[in-house]
Amino acid sequence: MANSAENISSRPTGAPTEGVYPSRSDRSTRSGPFSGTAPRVAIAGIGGYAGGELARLLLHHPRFQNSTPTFLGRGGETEPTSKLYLEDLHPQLAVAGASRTHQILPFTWERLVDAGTEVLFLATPHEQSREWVPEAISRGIKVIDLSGAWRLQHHANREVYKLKDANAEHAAQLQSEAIYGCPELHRDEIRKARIVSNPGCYATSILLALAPLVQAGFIDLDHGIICDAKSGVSGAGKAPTAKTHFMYAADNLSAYAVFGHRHTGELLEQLHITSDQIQFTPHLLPIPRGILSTIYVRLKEKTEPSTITEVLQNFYRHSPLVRLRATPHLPEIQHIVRTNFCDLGFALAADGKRLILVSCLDNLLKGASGQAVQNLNLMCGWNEEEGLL
Ligand SMILES: NC(=O)C1=CN([C@@H]2O[C@H](COP(=O)(O)OP(=O)(O)OC[C@H]3O[C@@H](n4cnc5c(N)ncnc54)[C@H](OP(=O)(O)O)[C@@H]3O)[C@@H](O)[C@H]2O)C=CC1
Ligand SMILES: CC(=O)N[C@@H](CCC(=O)OP(=O)(O)O)C(=O)O
Repeated sequence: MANSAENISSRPTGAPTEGVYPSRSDRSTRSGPFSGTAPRVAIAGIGGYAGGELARLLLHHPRFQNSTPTFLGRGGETEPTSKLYLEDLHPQLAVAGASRTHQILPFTWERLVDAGTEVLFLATPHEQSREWVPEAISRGIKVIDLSGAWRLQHHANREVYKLKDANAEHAAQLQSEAIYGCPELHRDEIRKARIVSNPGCYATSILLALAPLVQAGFIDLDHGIICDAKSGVSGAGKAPTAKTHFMYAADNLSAYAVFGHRHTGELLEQLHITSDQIQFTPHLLPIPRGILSTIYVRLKEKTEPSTITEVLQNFYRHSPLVRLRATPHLPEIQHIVRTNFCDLGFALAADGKRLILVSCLDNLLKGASGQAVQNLNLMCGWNEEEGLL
């Protein structure tokens, strides 16, 4: 059984040391959305779980029917001796009767520039994303980064990633303009952004449940919020570890990174709360994909269930990818797997104060690639749900 601060994947973990971060409404960038036609896009990290889902979503996206993305593997100046195709890495994307057409190319900046790339998806490890974002921006390429490298504005929260910047001053400036890519929270800023930093999968599920009620001032923060979250194994990425080995994960349920998961920093910064006001414990579920977060809060005032429903409905009235389950129904993983939705539900105790929120999403879709395409849609001035329903 995993316990305190143990990690499941090979990615870094760790608790944030600082809490409150000021409102970021004054930090949007100057550039505007793309006009009309689809931009030229590229995906780096195409061989991974998130990269594969990005490819699938964009190949089926109505705006990209005449504009295939550039699919990029690891860097390399020399051409590989044999050609590698998307279908070789992701056989589920093969088309019946069609030849292998989508070649995977080694990542080079020259290749990206020659292809006229306007938006680059990075489905790469944190360290690689941290290094590549400044280079992309300097070449006029906007970025949607799926890693954790650019999500955290507070240096103390970001330390867990142990990121190194070649030019710290430039990185700090880019960091300050990076927009946290949760459309339901930052829709207008995302539309204008050059750097969109896609949220963590657990963080997405928890933030979407809590943000409406925290922002409305309903939650007794001094009483503390408890987030008990469970994820399928694909959250750890494709590289196997001892904890994601079938013989460890199957028929098992284990807590990990207790008091030490790096997504806590995203919760603190996005909810504008302090580390003593929230406890988040992730668990590894013996299923391939999906997250269920059960969130325990105490309300400041005795409240009717209809009021909670009203707050959530009002907050998400323009959010086509958030579905509210009508009480007494609660979200379940089987209803969101392989969809781009986040499902939310709640139960309120008879005392009108003890509230339990349940949030479910697919970690690879609304928790990663689906949310990334939702962000692209916003940057292009399209409906955010295009290609995602
Ligand atoms: N899995 C999930 O649920 C979520 C993942 N994320 C984030 O999305 C990103 C991708 O995650 P995921 O797809 O799960 O990860 P995977 O481990 O499945 O895939 C990572 C991809 O990055 C490539 N890669 C590794 N190192 C380098 C490098 N130095 N340069 C270029 N490419 C490299 C790998 O190449 P190769 O194929 O050659 O090994 C692989 O294709 C990560 O940053 C992760 O933190 C975010 C939210 C949820
Ligand atoms: C089950 C599992 O291991 N999940 C991952 C989180 C996946 C995610 O959101 O990824 P990033 O924040 O790394 O982008 C973890 O806990 O490290």
